[in-house]
Amino acid sequence: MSLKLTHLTKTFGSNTAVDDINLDVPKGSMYGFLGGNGAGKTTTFRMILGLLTQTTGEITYDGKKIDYSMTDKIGYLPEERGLHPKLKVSEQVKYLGKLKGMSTKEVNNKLDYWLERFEVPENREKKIEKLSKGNQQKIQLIASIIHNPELIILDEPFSGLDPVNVEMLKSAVKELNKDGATIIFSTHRMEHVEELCEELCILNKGKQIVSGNIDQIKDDFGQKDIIIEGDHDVSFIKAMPGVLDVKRVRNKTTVKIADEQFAEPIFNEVIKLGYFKRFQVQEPSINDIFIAKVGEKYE
Ligand SMILES: Nc1ncnc2c1ncn2[C@@H]1O[C@H](COP(=O)(O)OP(=O)(O)OP(=O)(O)O)[C@@H](O)[C@H]1O
Repeated sequence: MSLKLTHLTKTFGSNTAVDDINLDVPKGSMYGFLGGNGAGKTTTFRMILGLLTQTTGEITYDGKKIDYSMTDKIGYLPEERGLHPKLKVSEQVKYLGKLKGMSTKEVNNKLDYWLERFEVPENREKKIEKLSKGNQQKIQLIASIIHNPELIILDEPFSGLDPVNVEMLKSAVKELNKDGATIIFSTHRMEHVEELCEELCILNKGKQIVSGNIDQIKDDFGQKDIIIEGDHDVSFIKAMPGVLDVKRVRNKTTVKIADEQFAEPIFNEVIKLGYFKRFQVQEPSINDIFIAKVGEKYE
């Protein structure tokens, strides 16, 4: 069972923010929503959470429409961070935990665990407004997962953080996923998706460009890169079958081929020239796929 979006569309006046999205988010997966500003990520999340009503289409979880009886199963880190600045960290998290039916002891245990994990136990009794932006984000994440939700939706969880904190939050997200939660997160950054996810959906101007299992998407795409490192002139490759592009920077040549079957004839020609340090066939990047499908570079 899973989260399923079927022909999901949302219009605001004449603007179609989300345009006929169809997705299956498998249980236990780490699912990345990739897209630039205004791609429709937040609008999609708000519809999943019932904060916005879709114009058309359907959303189901475990085969049922999402309603308020399921809110305890869902955790949400909103894009507009919503902590109360005047409350202490412990008060804020306790309040939210209690709303979800947790005992004070349960909240305290989990809060202590995560504060230690994020290396900020000293912030427990500090007012939220006194914390740095990165440390507020950690508390916001703790607040959204305190009740052990099975579906966790994180809107731009890594934005605005320094590299050390990005790594810390990434590792927390990985841990939650390993412990069984289904995680959907949005990001502008391709490398976050490449690193963390098995599944992805690329949104561009409200449209779903590509979605599903990343290995499968890369397989289906067909195109591969061959990296050739060595001193010989390999410019003849340009004229070989299946070659889409050849780029050379110093002694490293990148050859884009339409399918892996074109790699072997190239290999056979190249080795006739003698010694090479490297001949390697690589999977396409998400960026290559985006360019091929949208016709322009991902920003
Ligand atoms: N309440 C609203 N009223 C009118 N238009 C809206 C509303 N919410 C979103 N939109 C429009 O819908 C489109 C998608 O916005 P959305 O916030 O979902 O994108 P996003 O992918 O989350 O982008 P960002 O990374 O900038 O947050 C944009 O054109 C936005 O202006």
